Amino acid sequence: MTFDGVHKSFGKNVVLDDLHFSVGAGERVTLIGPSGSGKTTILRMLMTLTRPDRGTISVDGDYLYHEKSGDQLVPASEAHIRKVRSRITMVFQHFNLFPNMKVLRNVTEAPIHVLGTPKDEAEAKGKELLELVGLGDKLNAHPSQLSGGQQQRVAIARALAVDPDVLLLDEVTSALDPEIAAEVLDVLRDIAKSTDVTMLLVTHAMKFARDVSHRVLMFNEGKIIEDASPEQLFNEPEHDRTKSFLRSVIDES
Ligand SMILES: Nc1ncnc2c1ncn2[C@@H]1O[C@H](COP(=O)(O)OP(=O)(O)OP(=O)(O)O)[C@@H](O)[C@H]1O
Repeated sequence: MTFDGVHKSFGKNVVLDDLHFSVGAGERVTLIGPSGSGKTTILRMLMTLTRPDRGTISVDGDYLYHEKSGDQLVPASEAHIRKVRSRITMVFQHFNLFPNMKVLRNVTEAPIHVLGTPKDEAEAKGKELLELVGLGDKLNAHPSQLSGGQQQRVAIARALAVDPDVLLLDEVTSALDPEIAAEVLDVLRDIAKSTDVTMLLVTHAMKFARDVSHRVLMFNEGKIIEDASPEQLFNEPEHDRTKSFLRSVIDES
C-alpha cells in the first residue's frame, strides 16, 4: 500500500500534509501519535469513508480513487473503487456489529452477500474464525448478549471472514476495560502470528504494538516524524516529540 503526496484538510485544519509512505504486502505497521494527528483519517481514507484532497493511495499497485489510463491517473469508476476497497476491512473502536443478527450471521453476511460465497462454505469458515477468537460457543447469541470484549472478537472474526489483503485496526481496545482489552490483544497477537494479512494499526497499547509490528510510524501535526522498527522507536526514539509522546502514554497492554 502506498500513500503518495496525500493531503487532507477539514476547513482550515490541515490534518495530513503531503504524506508519503508505503507498507509492504504482509507487513504490520502501527501508527502512533498524539490525538488529532491524523491516524484515523488515514484508515478512513483506505475504507473510502474520507477522501483525500490531493495525492494518491494504492493497494498492491491498484489505485483507490484513481485508475491508470496509459501514463495518466484518472478518476476511477465506482466499480473500480469498490473492487479495490473490497480487499480492505476494518475493525472499529466501537465494534459496529449488526445488532439484529446473530453472531455467526454477523460473520457470514459479507462473504455471502458481497462476495457471493455459498452459505455452507461461509458458515464453515465463520465457525472456524469464531473458534479462533474463542467464541465457538456463541454462534447463536445476539451481540447484545455479549460483553464488549466478546463483541470486539466477533468484529475481528467478521473482518477476517472476507479474506482481506489489508486489515485496519483502529484503537480496537480503547473502549474496553484493561483486563478485557488484554484478552482481545492476545487474540490479535495470535492472528498476527498465524496470517500474512497486511495490517495497519492505530493503538495506544504500546507493548502490543512492540510485539506485533514490523514498523512503527510516529505522526505529529500531519506528518510522519519518525519511521522505525519497534525496537528502535521505543528504545531509542530520535525525535524529542516522540520521546515526550511516549512518556505521556499510559500503557496497559
Ligand atoms: N469529518 C470531520 N470533520 C471535521 N474535522 C474532522 C473530521 N474528521 C476528523 N477531523 C479532524 O481531523 C483531525 C485528525 O483526526 P483523526 O481522528 O484522524 O486523529 P487521530 O490521530 O486518529 O486522533 P485520536 O488519537 O484522538 O483518534 C482532528 O483534528 C479531527 O478533529
